[in-house]
Amino acid sequence: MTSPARILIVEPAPSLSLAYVTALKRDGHDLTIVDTAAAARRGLASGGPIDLLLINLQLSDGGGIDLLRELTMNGMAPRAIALTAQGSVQAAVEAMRAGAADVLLLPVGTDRLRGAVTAVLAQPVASREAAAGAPGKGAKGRAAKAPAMAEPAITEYSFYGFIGASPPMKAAYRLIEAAAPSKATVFITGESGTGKEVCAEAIHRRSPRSDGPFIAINCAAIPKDLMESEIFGHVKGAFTGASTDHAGATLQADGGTLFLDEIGEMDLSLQAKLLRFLQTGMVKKVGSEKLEPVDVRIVCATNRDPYAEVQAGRFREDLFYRLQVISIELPPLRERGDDILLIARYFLEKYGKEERKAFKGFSIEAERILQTYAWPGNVRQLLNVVRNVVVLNDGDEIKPFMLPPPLNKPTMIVPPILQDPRWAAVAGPLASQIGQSFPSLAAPPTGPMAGLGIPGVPIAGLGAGGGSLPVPSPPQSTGDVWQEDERRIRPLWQVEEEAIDEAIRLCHGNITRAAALLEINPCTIYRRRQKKRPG
Ligand SMILES: Nc1ncnc2c1ncn2[C@@H]1O[C@H](COP(=O)(O)OP(=O)(O)OP(=O)(O)O)[C@@H](O)[C@H]1O
Repeated sequence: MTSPARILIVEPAPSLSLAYVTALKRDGHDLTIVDTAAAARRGLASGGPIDLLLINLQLSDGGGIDLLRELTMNGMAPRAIALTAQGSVQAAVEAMRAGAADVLLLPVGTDRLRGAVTAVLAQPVASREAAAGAPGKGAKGRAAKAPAMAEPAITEYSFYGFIGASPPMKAAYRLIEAAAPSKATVFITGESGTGKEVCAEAIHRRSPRSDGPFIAINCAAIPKDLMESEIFGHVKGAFTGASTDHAGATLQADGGTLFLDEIGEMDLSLQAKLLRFLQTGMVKKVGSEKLEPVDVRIVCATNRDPYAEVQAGRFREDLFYRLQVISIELPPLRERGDDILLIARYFLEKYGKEERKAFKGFSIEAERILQTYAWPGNVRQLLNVVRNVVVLNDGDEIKPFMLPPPLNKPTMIVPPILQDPRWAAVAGPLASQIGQSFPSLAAPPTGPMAGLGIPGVPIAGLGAGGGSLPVPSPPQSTGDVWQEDERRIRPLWQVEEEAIDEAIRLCHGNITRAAALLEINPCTIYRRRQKKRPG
């Protein structure tokens, strides 16, 4: 329970201000309500600073973000919560950058509003320098952490431990940059091996807390009955085997960042304790009644679908919304285009040096395999493949036969049939059938016939000797129907659009697979679909 505070509410809708008042009056706060930015400035000029600003960003006289920035940065409203009906990450990030400690999506429930107000009022007021993202010493004056990499933090192709310059990764870097200066919690999602821990560390290293500790806890790796003590600590004698006091990850991360990986593995009772900690900023060790204040930024991650986990009742909804103030979704490696080769080449050089091997690069065929494989294990799998190849082989150039299974197995020969919509109806069902039995279908066409579009092209992987795809002859011109023939010629862009749409349909919406069969980069499909979108 926090002590009553002076709260200025800037809300243009009378029904919403009434709802806030009803919710917050219960805690005895002193509330002032205005409905425009101009009225907020006037009120503060005559009444002096307040403890908390509760501001709807959609104001009738505009400038909700500007007002937020102005009042938080000049100390008139040292803490702020923004309310917005616009549920985009962009809006949340913008509000955080302008100084909001939390962003609530409208409509907001009474408990959620009261919880957020209590939590924000319990937070120490950030210094102006920290809010502005200036580098400085950690809150506890800890020794500076040695940088994790010797290389510069940002180059054209890398960003704080990430290698990659593809559009989806650049979008992730922008989000990290925007989120880093704030103390807001960050929720990272992405398949296993996409770099969620790299992302958490990048947020820490880019933040004003970078001199403080970065503590990572993998909730999946800790036995359930020890998890509470690992996160919140314990006192001597709290349970059998607790022979000394233990600080726990939260206290160890004081002044820095606590990364909770695989947060979905936490059981529901511990989730409730984590929520209480996030709301109060106070830690209670196992076996102790004492509440200890800590200053920690929480970043968490999961490779499960958090919405499905909430739906299934395995993840508390209130905790999820409290944690995902800012969410970052890391794309799977197969959607990062040329990043695959950038990462492969970078690690080939690194591992080559470590293993004293002379490799200079990959052959064109090997690169094509790397680029079209589906990478279910993402960057982690790519790193393992490169390490495997370097350790087990010698030479100048990595060739396809050096790659470990399943990359060294030609799973099929793909005729360019899907590129012609007249033939796609024949090729499609067979291709998708092969795709189902060979998930690593994304292997590129190989062999002498590949890419020639010859009727009866052999399909490897369909039993001994391969199968044979009967292909109808293309329409013939008879010479006396020039006009008729010309009418059948359609613009190339249209043929391509249709081929892409058809391939996506036949691949049941799997763009990566469609791109592999079309022998184009998935980014090309995304770009063209973006262009097609109205507006
Ligand atoms: N873009 C990248 N560039 C270079 N290395 C990367 C990149 N992404 C990930 N890695 C490396 O790949 C490995 C896996 O990354 P990380 O552990 O961060 O993945 P994760 O998403 O947290 O996986 P999991 O869900 O299984 O915990 C690490 O060795 C990491 O350093």
